[in-house]
Amino acid sequence: MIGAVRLRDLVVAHGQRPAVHHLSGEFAPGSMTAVVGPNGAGKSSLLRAIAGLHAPSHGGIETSGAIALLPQAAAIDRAFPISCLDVVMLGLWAECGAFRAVGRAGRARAVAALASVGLDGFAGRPVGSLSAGQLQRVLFARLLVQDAPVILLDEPFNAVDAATTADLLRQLELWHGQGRTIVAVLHDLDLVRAHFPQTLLLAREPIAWGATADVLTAANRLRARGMSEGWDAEAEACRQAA
Ligand SMILES: Nc1ncnc2c1ncn2[C@@H]1O[C@H](COP(=O)(O)OP(=O)(O)OP(=O)(O)O)[C@@H](O)[C@H]1O
Repeated sequence: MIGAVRLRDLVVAHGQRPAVHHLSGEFAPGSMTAVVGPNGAGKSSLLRAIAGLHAPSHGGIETSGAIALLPQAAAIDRAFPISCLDVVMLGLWAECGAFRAVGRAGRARAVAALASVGLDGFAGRPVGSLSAGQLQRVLFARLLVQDAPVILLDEPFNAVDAATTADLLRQLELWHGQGRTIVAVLHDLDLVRAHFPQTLLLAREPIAWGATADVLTAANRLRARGMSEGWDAEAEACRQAA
């Protein structure tokens, strides 16, 4: 079914060290899920694996339909001399191919996407001149033109002020209302409780996955913290995955 993401005994490792350890479950089509957990819990590694940027070392990921990823802001090179419009048009890559120019219609879609995230008139601005919130709006405009049934977001509200967060959350809820599958890595648990019906609590291993109120209990959070501290930087290779 379009928009489903199924994980089967998934292990994602960097070298021999597992970042995500034996995770099974499904992001159902049209679901809106927060992925939470301590630093180093494997959240970014999970999103990158689902997006096809990092091959699993064990188990599998089944997806149906295109996947769009909003990477962590820290992973973006803002010194690269590229305009806001160019960044948004990169979202048309899958549609247009690497070596074909984006046509007039694609360009118009990119300009309209910038306007709909509140950046009318920003098309020619170099991304290096943007505030953190404006850059995040540009990246949301890129997600808009990608028009994917599955949208993955890695800390989308990091270093973003309250007004921008509210605007971007509205966009997420619009996508959710359109039946897209949303998976977002987040640290603000109040925001998760208020806006995300489903939560996956990860500490390399899954602690809990289901309705947000059932997952974000004090006991589960304590367990996640304990497990994360137990898995220090010298974590052993995963023998089961070998
Ligand atoms: N490219 C890499 N090479 C080697 N190790 C990596 C790499 N990326 C992540 N790791 C390690 O994998 C583990 C999980 O990292 P990951 O970034 O997935 O966690 P996270 O939950 O997203 O953390 P944070 O909340 O701090 O962003 C960490 O121990 C990290 O050091």
